[in-house]
Amino acid sequence: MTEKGKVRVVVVGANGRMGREVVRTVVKDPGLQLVGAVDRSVEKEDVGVVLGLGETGVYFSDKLGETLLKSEADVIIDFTTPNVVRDNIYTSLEYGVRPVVGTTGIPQEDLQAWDRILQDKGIGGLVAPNFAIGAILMMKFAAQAARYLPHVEIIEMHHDQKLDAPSGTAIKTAEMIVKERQRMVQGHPDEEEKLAGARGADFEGMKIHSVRLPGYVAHQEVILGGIGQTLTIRHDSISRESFMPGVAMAAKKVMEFTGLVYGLENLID
Ligand SMILES: NC(=O)C1=CN([C@@H]2O[C@H](COP(=O)(O)OP(=O)(O)OC[C@H]3O[C@@H](n4cnc5c(N)ncnc54)[C@H](OP(=O)(O)O)[C@@H]3O)[C@@H](O)[C@H]2O)C=CC1
Ligand SMILES: O=C(O)C1=N[C@H](C(=O)O)C[C@H](O)C1
Repeated sequence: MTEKGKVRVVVVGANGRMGREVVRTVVKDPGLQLVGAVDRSVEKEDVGVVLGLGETGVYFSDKLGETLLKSEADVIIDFTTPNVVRDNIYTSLEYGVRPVVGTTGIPQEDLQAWDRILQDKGIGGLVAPNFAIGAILMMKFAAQAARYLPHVEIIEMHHDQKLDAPSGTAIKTAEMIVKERQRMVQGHPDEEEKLAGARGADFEGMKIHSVRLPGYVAHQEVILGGIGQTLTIRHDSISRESFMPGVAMAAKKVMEFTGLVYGLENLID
């Protein structure tokens, strides 16, 4: 049943680490209504019962298109995997449903293609590599600092079940820094890796290092260097709740604009 004034949400990847947290958030938020939950490994069970929230009347399905058709959703919130997110977004676009995407590892060409489709359809969409406000601030501060301290090493640390490396946040951080700092070569021009990968991944001269350990959630340090000094900017997500205010805000704000927004910072004053 439609609840007046609420944004109707289908969560995709609803049984994953993030998806479960998102379902809890949507169920609790007075401005949102959970109308569908899609995951490939669970079917026909009440989402609320599986998550210990009590009956919701919303059942897991493994069929996104069917769920969108039945539920008359306004928005999908996708936290799946880099290899399936593209199909999910095209399905949501086909049904005229706004995508809010946290899944990482999406190439720039896809973002551009989705923007064109969203513009044509006159609806909004959001892709945000990180929904935690502290991480957004870390990225913004790092970009600002790189104007003055242009040598940059990004170290991202995540749980060891993460599929993509480097993290979406590290890539977005590097993209934001590139817009601010002058192009430059870091380190000694003749430096040589004695073990492949020792200097990390290269992003326009910046280095990105990925650490994977079982105790981590999501953490990142940006170390900026200038003559005789370094500045370290660090953010820690110590639980997945850190992402939820950003996700809930995005699911509401996406109803208000047209085209694709890339990065939560663009929805925050
Ligand atoms: N933007 C942000 O702020 C954040 C982004 N992330 C990103 O979100 C993504 C998900 O992370 P996380 O929750 O830890 O990962 P999980 O592996 O825990 O969750 C992904 C879920 O998607 C399911 N899934 C796989 N294929 C499909 C499909 N075709 N249709 C529907 N569901 C499917 C998986 O099922 P199965 O287990 O059976 O494979 C799993 O339940 C990652 O890309 C991660 O980097 C994570 C945290 C914050
Ligand atoms: O996989 C994760 O956990 C996370 N993924 C995102 C990323 O790749 O940046 C966001 C956050 O770091 C958690």
